[in-house]
This record gives sequence, structure tokens and C-alpha cells, in this order.
Amino acid sequence: MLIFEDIEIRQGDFALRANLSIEAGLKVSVIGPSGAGKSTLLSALGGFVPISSGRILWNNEDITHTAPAARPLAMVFQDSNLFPHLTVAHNVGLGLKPNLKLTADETARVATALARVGLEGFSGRKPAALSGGQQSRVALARVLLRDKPIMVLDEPFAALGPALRVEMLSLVAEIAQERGLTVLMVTHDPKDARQLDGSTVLVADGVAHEPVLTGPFLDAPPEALRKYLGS
Ligand SMILES: Nc1ncnc2c1ncn2[C@@H]1O[C@H](COP(=O)(O)OP(=O)(O)OP(=O)(O)O)[C@@H](O)[C@H]1O
Repeated sequence: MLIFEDIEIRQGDFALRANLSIEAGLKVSVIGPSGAGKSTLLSALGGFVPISSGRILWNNEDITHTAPAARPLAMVFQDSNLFPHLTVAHNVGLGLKPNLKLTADETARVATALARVGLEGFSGRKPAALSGGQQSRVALARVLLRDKPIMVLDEPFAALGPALRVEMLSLVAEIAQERGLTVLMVTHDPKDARQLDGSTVLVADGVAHEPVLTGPFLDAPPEALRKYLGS
């Protein structure tokens, strides 16, 4: 169980409160108007934005002040964060060891992660020689290799076309299922949220709300979201 307990996060004039629990293994879409604080919430979970008050707990352990690398999560960002001068295998290997001095076993694990995301045979390529979808797959492989129980995705596939997005989201859902991962994904698109299934956390008016079932939530969205969704 991931708990945001009486959390307050401040960034300049902006303040966000969160008091919510997410069951382990749940797939959560984080949705809300632009500037509402979705990225801020996930950055605070990752340890990149300080928390003014409250605690974050994962399975009863207080991780509020844990160093980012030691937290139980791995993040996928929109631009995939790949290093252009490194090969696919090295970009993934960075998830294990920043100095890239991988043992034979670690190199084998990189190959297994690449195979899982459908990139067998791509390990020697540079990111520039990959399609957008393939770059997203590399980013996913890197997260897989870190073997963390929570996968956090901040508008991960926003740069991809609709068909590719559907494909990548189903890969995320499959992997999450296989490994029993808890998923938190920021998205602007209700279709993405519906495809991820699971629950939705609404971030609006300075509050990140308790997760509710995504289908019924989007069938009758609250006023704060309706204007933003254009419905
Ligand atoms: N470093 C910062 N200093 C001050 N204010 C900030 C900082 N970073 C973000 N903010 C403010 O915090 C608020 C929340 O930003 P955040 O990026 O979390 O929103 P978001 O919901 O992810 O938006 P979007 O959907 O547009 O990506 C915004 O009002 C933003 O201007």
C-alpha cells in the first residue's frame, strides 16, 4: 500500500495537498487540468520535490526522506531520457549501474529486459536510429531492469501516435500484471486512462484525491475535469 498521509507540497505560490492510499498492484491514472500539480505529485513521490508536511509510506515504511535512488519506484518520462551517444544496451544498463561496468550476469539481464519489450537485436543501436515507439520501449526496459515495485510514468507516450500509444499502454499493462507492479501514470487523455483500466486520481484545485474506479469516474466526470476534457 502506498500512502500519501496529510501531504502538502509547495512550489513557489503553488500548493498541493494529498491524503490518499493506493493498494499495491493497482494501476492508477493521474488526471487533471494543466498546471493542477500532477507532475508535482509524482516528483514528490520520486523524491525530486520536497514535501512541506506529511509522510509518504510504502508498505508501512516511511520513505518521505529516502534518497530518490533508494525509493521503491522507477520513472518513465515523456522524452524517454535516452543518452544519444550511448547504445540501446548502455542506455538500459545505466538503470543498473551508472558507470556501466556491468558483470556478465548484468549484461544478460539487459538482454532479457530488451527482449521483453520487443527489442531483441537492437542493443547496439543508438537512439537516433530508433523510432519513437522503440525509444519508449528502451525507456521501459530500463525501468524493468531496476526491478522496483512501483512504476511511475509522466505522460510517457504523449509524443507517439494513437495506435502506438495503445500498443505501448498494453505492454505497460502486461508487464505490470506479470510483475504485480503498482502503476501511477499521468495522462491528458481519458482514452489512455480507460485503457489502463484500474483507478483514477483526480488532481484539481490544489488537491490530489483518493483513487476511484476509472470507468465510472470518466462516465460522469466532476465539474473540475469536464471543462478540461471538453465534455
Ligand atoms: N519549480 C517551480 N517553482 C514554482 N512553481 C512551480 C515549479 N514547478 C511547477 N510549478 C507550478 O506548480 C504548479 C503545478 O505544476 P505541475 O507541472 O505539477 O502541473 P501538471 O498538472 O503536471 O501540469 P501539466 O498537465 O500542464 O503538465 C503549476 O502552477 C506550476 O506553475
